[in-house]
Amino acid sequence: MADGAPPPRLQTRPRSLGVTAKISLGLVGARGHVGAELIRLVAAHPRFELAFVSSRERDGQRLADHEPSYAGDLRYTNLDAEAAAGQGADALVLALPNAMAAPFVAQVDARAPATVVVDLSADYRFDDGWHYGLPELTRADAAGKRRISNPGCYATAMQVAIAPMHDVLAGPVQCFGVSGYSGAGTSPSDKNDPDKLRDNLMPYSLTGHVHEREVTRRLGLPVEFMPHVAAHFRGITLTANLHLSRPFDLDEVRGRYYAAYGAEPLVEVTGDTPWVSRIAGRHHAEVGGFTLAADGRRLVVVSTLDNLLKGAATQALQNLNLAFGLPETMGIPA
Ligand SMILES: NC(=O)C1=CN([C@@H]2O[C@H](COP(=O)(O)OP(=O)(O)OC[C@H]3O[C@@H](n4cnc5c(N)ncnc54)[C@H](OP(=O)(O)O)[C@@H]3O)[C@@H](O)[C@H]2O)C=CC1
Ligand SMILES: CC(=O)N[C@@H](CCC(=O)OP(=O)(O)O)C(=O)O
Repeated sequence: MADGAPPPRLQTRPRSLGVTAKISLGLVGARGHVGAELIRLVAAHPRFELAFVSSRERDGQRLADHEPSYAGDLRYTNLDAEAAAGQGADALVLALPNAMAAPFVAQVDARAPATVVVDLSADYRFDDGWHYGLPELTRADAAGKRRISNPGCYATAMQVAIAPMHDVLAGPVQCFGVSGYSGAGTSPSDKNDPDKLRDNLMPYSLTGHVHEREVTRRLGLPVEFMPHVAAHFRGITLTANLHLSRPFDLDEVRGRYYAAYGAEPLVEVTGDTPWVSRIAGRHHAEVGGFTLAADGRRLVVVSTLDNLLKGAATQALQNLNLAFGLPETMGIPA
């Protein structure tokens, strides 16, 4: 999918920001798992500052009482779309459940079109007018984009695993994914119920998951995705089965992954098979475990990432840094 240019009404330039001036961010969905990770990242960032954090449930409560990493006086506030767009923040980050972003985007378009919007949900990932921000694969198109859709967590892991072999695939890619239950958000469901997950692995959405459609669209080839949720809190293991158009040996496979990611600070190619227990709380993705079938024409690749970080908040921060012309990894811990 080509990243379309923003529509003409969005061409207004952001207000001029000095070299060291703070850049203000408003966050809607601030109570959630992803919102909380973003607050921690922004609290420690040298250039961004929180202008507001919106939550219905915590309206009026002190942010510092919930997020000790934040030292200021801000309180949660319950802002509707019009009020959020009217705050004059340089960027608006939407960390709401799916299907809720549109009113916020409409209000920003109408009232403050120069505001940078980063949406964490799936709502604009299929919209050619929005930039799809998976920087390791799309940063060449990032300059000047002010409507940015953050990829899905599994979708990031799948694309990291598949992209280096994209030109030699002979058919659909099968992906088996296992997520920690923080992936299911905070609204109670079987998928985030620790009692139901104990000693269990829960398959769900076994065809047609939004991330299956997302990756199929982004890579332009069919991906067959089978997600599961497990008893751990955070982190994804994604095992991809790639049918190849010619035989490969392992050196050539590894060479492709090192060529793609060797210089990437947030994607690590590993000799060993990545383990989810080693990625929880880390900001990068890992890819490795390269295993070829005897005929060299079937490759299995494993990627891991923390769904709340590289799968969501860290990637959003990469996208925000790029949108404001800052170094892409500014404020992202090693
Ligand atoms: N969890 C993950 O691993 C990942 C999540 N995402 C996406 O990021 C977004 C946020 O996910 P996550 O943090 O897990 O979700 P949570 O369920 O943890 O949080 C949702 C947030 O949205 C607010 N909210 C819920 N319903 C409404 C509503 N009707 N109107 C206004 N605000 C509402 C909640 O606060 P309050 O009720 O107080 O208003 C809360 O702050 C989702 O779109 C998700 O798909 C993307 C990648 C990974
Ligand atoms: C375990 C679990 O339920 N995971 C979520 C992850 C999706 C997500 O959060 O991403 P979106 O932004 O695309 O909704 C799911 O499969 O729906």
